[in-house]
Amino acid sequence: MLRIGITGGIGSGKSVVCRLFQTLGAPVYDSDARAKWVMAHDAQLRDELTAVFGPETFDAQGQLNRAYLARVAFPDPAQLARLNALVHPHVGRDFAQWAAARQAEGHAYLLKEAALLYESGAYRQLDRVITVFAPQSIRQARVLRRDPHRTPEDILTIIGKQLSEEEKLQRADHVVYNDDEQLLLPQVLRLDAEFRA
Ligand SMILES: CC(C)(COP(=O)(O)OP(=O)(O)OC[C@H]1O[C@@H](n2cnc3c(N)ncnc32)[C@H](O)[C@@H]1O)[C@@H](O)C(=O)NCCC(=O)NCCS
Ligand SMILES: Nc1ncnc2c1ncn2[C@@H]1O[C@H](COP(=O)(O)OP(=O)(O)OP(=O)(O)O)[C@@H](O)[C@H]1O
Repeated sequence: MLRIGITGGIGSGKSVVCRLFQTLGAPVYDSDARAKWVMAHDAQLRDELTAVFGPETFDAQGQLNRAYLARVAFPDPAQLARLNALVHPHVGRDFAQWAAARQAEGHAYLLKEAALLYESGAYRQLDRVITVFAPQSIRQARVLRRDPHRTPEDILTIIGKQLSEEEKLQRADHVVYNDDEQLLLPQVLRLDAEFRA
């Protein structure tokens, strides 16, 4: 079973591309969603996050206060590095367990979706990486539409914390262009056939 990573900058369209692979039967691990699940449910990690970022990290119902954490972590490299160092090892272990269960089901390949595959070192758990590419102006416009609470400055701050698109393109084994010019489905169908061959 091939383990394929799928990455791309904020708003590049990773989730949209993953939905297409999912409709073709591929299992998809959503690192963002799993990271948030683990942060809310792993007791030791919750304690560590509270110790580093303060009691505001979780609300009265025990839910992760995402807006607060985004506000304190994204603009501050030291705080973001601490958050990453706490969360990423959990996601790595969670993914390994999930992937083992998918392997037992006999899939030809699976996908791991993550904005930070290279930055977190997660690519080492994978056989190949797809980068989803879109120009920055399109990504910013998409995120402003999707996340009305984020300002253009917030988005630039996040972009500044991610590996450049040039480097991701250079390191990728495959590229999906989601630039409003090339159609997505034929690109996904081609890759799906290649991974099943
Ligand atoms: C800080 C948090 C709570 C903010 O949550 P919020 O719902 O506002 O944003 P969301 O998770 O949708 O992130 C928005 C986009 O920012 C980018 N992003 C997320 N985490 C990071 C990070 N650590 N470094 C750089 N970019 C990031 C991604 O492109 C992401 O899709 C959340 O991003 C988080 O917990 N991040 C740390 C865990 C992590 O690294 N997740 C990403 C892959 S494992
Ligand atoms: N080809 C497209 N045409 C129109 N809208 C698109 C296209 N691709 C993505 N979008 C929209 O742009 C937004 C960003 O896409 P998506 O959430 O898939 O990006 P992402 O790479 O997963 O982003 P993030 O890193 O922020 O999680 C979404 O609202 C999505 O519906």
